[in-house]
Amino acid sequence: MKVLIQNGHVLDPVTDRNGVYDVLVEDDKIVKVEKGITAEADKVIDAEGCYVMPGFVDLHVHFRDPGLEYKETLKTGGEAAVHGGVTTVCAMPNTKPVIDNGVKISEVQNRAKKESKTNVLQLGSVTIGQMGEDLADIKGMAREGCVGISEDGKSVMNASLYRRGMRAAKEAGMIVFAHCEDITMVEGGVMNADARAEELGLKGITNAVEDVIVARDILLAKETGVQLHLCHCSTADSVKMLREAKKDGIHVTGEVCPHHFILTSDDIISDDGNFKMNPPLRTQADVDALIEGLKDGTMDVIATDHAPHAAAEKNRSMKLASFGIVGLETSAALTYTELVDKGILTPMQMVEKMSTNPAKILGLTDKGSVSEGKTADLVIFDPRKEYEIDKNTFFSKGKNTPFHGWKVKGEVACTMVGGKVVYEGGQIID
Ligand SMILES: NC(=O)N[C@@H](CC(=O)O)C(=O)O
Ligand SMILES: [Zn+2]
Ligand SMILES: [Zn+2]
Repeated sequence: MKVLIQNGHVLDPVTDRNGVYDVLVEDDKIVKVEKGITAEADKVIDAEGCYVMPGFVDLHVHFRDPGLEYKETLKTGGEAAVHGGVTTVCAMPNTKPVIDNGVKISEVQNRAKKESKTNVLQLGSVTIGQMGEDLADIKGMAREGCVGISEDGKSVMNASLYRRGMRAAKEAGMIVFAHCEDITMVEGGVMNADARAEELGLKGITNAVEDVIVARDILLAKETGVQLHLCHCSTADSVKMLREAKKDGIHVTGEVCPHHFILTSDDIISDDGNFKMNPPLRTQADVDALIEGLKDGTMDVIATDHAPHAAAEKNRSMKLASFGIVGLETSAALTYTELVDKGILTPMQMVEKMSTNPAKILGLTDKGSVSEGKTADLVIFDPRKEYEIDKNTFFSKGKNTPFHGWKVKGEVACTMVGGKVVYEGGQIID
């Protein structure tokens, strides 16, 4: 099977290609990137006016499968992913049951191969059942191909136990994905601790709730030598500490989610559960620092923290709603609109943050690049399309987004996974 993508603007941080080329795909591989390819093909895609990028690699999603299928499944999450141009995801282990041993890792990964349109890398928990008491079977999970561990949803509060987890991860060649939140300091907070929270009569979460654990986890990474990835950074001091840690040669990377670099707590106009997520929306000073971090390379990755919940769990007061918002189907458009179109990041930097850097962090040498020999995970993105985000067009079961009705520029026109077109023009392709 040969697919020829013609006249698209190829963006490839690896070869530095940044211009109009044709891309020839044969079976699951990119075989040629050149101007004016004349080869016969089974399918020809006209990408004139569109960017051709390596498929996005999202280091942080929740597919809720097994056990919470009413929120999302491997199938619906996979459809949401490819609708958003995301061809590989890391799925967090806070499912029911929690993914904490090798058998559970292989069960999900095997099922995902059949049920999901996107590539799913299932992460494992740090402790059994995410209970924070005993280490999960870290070695056993690595043996089944698990690339990293995370207690996402909470932090391992016992630093000694976490340190042992990090040592085990280091030994197994795994990454630690850190959710940074000192649970003893949350004190019932549901949004950022600021004047807006007071106006809404809601309890606040201070920046230090995140920052003290970021500091601790960086120091533990320094001591253990493990590869640490900081999830959903939201504060100015997280950026500052990550910048310093990198200067010191500590193996640590950081991600930012679109909602954290776009919205502040002042955007919460009423007590609406769709604005509730962990960590919370912060202040303009934090947003500015996150954006500066994205620009100067401190923040390596844009990830979604796609966290689908049922309508009844979200359409209620922030006091009662579940934490988390969906992101897979809005992330590329929001990033393009808010960062690229406004001249903050170049289109190439968008590709670095959404594909090349996360692929590098995972050690996936066949992904994150539109160049000869790589796996044909590709996204064709039309930057001319202007529209309003409509949650009713989501393939995800989760409609919980604060961006419903937002005007954006840039639309995923086509997504290819392993050389197969899986999404095109509003349709999932079987
Ligand atoms: N981000 C969230 O607010 N919620 C996530 C957990 C997490 O990422 O910490 C979830 O699982 O719903
Ligand atoms: Zn988290
Ligand atoms: Zn998460």
